[in-house]
Amino acid sequence: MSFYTANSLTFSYTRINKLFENISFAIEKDQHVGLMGPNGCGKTTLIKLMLGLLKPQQGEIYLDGKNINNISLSHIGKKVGYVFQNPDKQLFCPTVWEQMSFSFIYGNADCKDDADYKLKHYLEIFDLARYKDSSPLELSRGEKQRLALASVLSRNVEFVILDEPTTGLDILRRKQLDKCLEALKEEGKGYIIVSHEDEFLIHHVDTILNLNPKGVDIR
Ligand SMILES: Nc1ncnc2c1ncn2[C@@H]1O[C@H](COP(=O)(O)OP(=O)(O)OP(=O)(O)O)[C@@H](O)[C@H]1O
Repeated sequence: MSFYTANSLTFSYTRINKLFENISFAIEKDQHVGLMGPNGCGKTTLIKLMLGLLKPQQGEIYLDGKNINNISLSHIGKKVGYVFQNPDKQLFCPTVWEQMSFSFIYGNADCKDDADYKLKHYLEIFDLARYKDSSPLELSRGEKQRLALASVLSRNVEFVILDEPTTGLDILRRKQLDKCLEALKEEGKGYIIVSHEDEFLIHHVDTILNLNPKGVDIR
């Protein structure tokens, strides 16, 4: 079975309109997927279903062979790292360093020895080392985005989901993100990137999952 398998998913927020109906797809652990589609078609919603944060009205999602309904959120979070479209939703610690440490130790309970080195390394990559003792709330939009990326990428997850990761990044920081995605590829890790940016996706993905009102195309 694939790393992610979705069978005949149907989801709606209201009784009247179905956001998507009967969609099925499979994603391998080392696959690099771009999730595209018009505004409001349900890309973020699909990601939330894949993280177990929402439940479909019909259909099932399997993660690494297990029905996601039967796996705890913390177990899913240890396997799959994700960065939300709005990084405010995942930054809650008093300082940047504690935010990084929390994610790292939570996700890598058995390799705490690495922590200092890895956290400093990722703070430097994303040019955040000088904010180590600042509150994440004081950071700019782009800095928050970089902190959310740094904390997910420093963890030893098996698969990564990034929802609009280029938002708020300037050219230099985009290049750093490019390098991190290349590094994930070299480590044999797969990812899904939700994005409207064709150019960015062309460089980083091998499969496009195009969500639209009629269903999903995979190419
Ligand atoms: N909690 C919610 N309750 C009701 N409707 C919601 C909720 N969250 C999202 N929606 C609606 O569901 C639809 C899909 O939203 P979603 O954020 O998944 O789309 P998207 O494809 O990611 O959009 P975008 O490209 O603009 O980021 C939208 O019409 C949105 O308004």
